[in-house]
Amino acid sequence: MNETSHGTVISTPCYGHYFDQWRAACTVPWQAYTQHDFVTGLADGRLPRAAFLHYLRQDYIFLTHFSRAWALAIVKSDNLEEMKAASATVHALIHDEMQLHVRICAAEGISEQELSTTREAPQNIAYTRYVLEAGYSGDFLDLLAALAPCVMGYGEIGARLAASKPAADYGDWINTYASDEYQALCRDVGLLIDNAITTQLGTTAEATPRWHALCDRFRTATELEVAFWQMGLKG
Ligand SMILES: Cc1ncc(C[n+]2csc(CCO)c2C)c(N)n1
Repeated sequence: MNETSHGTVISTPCYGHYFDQWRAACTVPWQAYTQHDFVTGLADGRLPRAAFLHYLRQDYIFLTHFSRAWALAIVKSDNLEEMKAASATVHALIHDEMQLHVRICAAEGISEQELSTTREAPQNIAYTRYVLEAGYSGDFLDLLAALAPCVMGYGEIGARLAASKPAADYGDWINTYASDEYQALCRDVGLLIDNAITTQLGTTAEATPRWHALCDRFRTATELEVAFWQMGLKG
């Protein structure tokens, strides 16, 4: 549960059982990520436009790497259901989410050519390569644990900000992640995680030797999200 600035209590969306377990195992970094000053600034409109545009330019590059990471999830899939879910996410990333960045930047006079030649910040390199490496050296579960904070964190942030009567400034961004389509994608990824864990680790996954390593991957990716917001704020 969360209390908004208006005193309204809203519940955190439930995306999946094992996602809830991963999040519960890293509540401090999870709060630092989902309630970062950058996020507060998006809600109340006080985030400087220059910081937002700096973040968006970095995020455009980030999303190209994340599209590759989700494509790697197709390669690492164990069955057709997993392949379908991963390929739907690749499609949503390339056709919807990256287009949000292109649209907002175009309105500010930043062309797609300029976006694509943005020099990557070290925090961007650290996060995207960490996730790709989780996929290269690990299996489907390693990759999902590293990918989950980004998908669900933005879902949680979008839902919370939309319910808090945000300032209009960053409405387009907030509505993208609060949208029914995006929330459904989060639930689909939650189900993908639940099914893959149950299939590979059985119904007592938390008691298996793999469990803590997966929690660690989720935590590291969450910490890298915090560093990414911080990089955006400094822009
Ligand atoms: C730093 C950073 N973290 C998370 C997201 C959100 N995001 C990244 S991939 C993906 C899945 C498919 O849409 C989503 C939602 C972002 N844009 N930038």
